[in-house]
Amino acid sequence: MASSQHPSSIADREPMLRVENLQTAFFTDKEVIRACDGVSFDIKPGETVGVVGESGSGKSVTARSIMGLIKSPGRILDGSIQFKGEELTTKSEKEYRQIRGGDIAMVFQDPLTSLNPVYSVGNQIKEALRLHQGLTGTEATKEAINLLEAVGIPDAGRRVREYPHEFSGGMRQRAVIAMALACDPELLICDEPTTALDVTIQAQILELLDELQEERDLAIMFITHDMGVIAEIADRVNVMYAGEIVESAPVVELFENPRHPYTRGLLRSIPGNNPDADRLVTIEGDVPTPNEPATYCRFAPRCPEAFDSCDKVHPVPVAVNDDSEDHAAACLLYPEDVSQSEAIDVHRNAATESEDEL
Ligand SMILES: Nc1ncnc2c1ncn2[C@@H]1O[C@H](COP(=O)(O)OP(=O)(O)OP(=O)(O)O)[C@@H](O)[C@H]1O
Ligand code: NI
Repeated sequence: MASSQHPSSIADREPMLRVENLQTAFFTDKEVIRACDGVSFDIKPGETVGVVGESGSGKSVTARSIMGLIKSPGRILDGSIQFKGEELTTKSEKEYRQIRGGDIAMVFQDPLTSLNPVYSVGNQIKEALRLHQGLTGTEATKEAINLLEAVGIPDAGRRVREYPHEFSGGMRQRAVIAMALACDPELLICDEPTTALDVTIQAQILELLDELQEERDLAIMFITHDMGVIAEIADRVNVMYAGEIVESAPVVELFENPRHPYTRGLLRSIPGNNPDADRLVTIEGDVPTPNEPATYCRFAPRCPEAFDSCDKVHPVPVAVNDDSEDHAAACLLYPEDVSQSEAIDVHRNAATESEDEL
């Protein structure tokens, strides 16, 4: 799925999903957790957008916000989510049910959360086919077998009658993907679908997604904390930290020229990427809970390059330099082709403008 394998035309397409300034918060007894704090990005048809970041950075909340799955004490406070030009944040639960599993489907880390143990795998796929494509009877059975074959389940004609517990972990996740495909979605959101699987099976599932994307022109949002998986699957990458996208770039550009100190840290922590280290290098410290408005850089306490202003000015995503429209970083070191004080002003002014809007 690396961009080199794709027709260059993806870049010229209109976005299918447009997320703008998404703010999703959880109101707990103790604090307000700003799990998504001003998240903006696009996904184009046929494109795979990887979302990467440590645990607690807001990846799943971003996905659940798009799927209309944020439940109390959580709420979308502000921002817009547009799918093919339609605003999703104002949809009712009933309207959202049509969208979920219709135009947009989601695959979770644990396949058992999507499978019902008391129905055969085939019956669950057939139910999705009935709901979303109006297929019933032998027609539905035939299509269910086709889908199981399409996701690489051998002996599909027999296995269609089996129950989830009769499938291995990898086969279950394939079955869940088949169920997602039964809805013929245009956007597939995958939240760490391979994390629980061993590496060989993981590689097979990634390859499967790649093939399905090519056949069906699927747009994919792929969440992982694994930079290796990102390298394998993404066309574009959003790096998240404490509720914000701190860097966004095409995958090759991100790996060759990471700009945000957090991204650099993540890349150094890939085994084998740091020949000097005799152990896995990780970034010292933890992701802070984003429980207050961002009036500073949330990464500053862990950042090897932090300076005075990082505690006082909130960095917003800016083009890293004049030549690169497609590569943004939310860090006071950018844009890199102006003086440091000018760069800081860019961020300070952007922050004041957004305050004026509120
Ligand atoms: N139901 C909830 N109630 C309270 N806080 C929540 C809830 N769901 C998520 N959060 C908080 O929102 C923040 C973002 O969580 P999220 O699950 O999106 O992280 P993530 O990037 O997906 O992490 P992981 O890699 O562990 O899956 C965290 O601080 C988390 O504690
Ligand atoms: Ni998550």
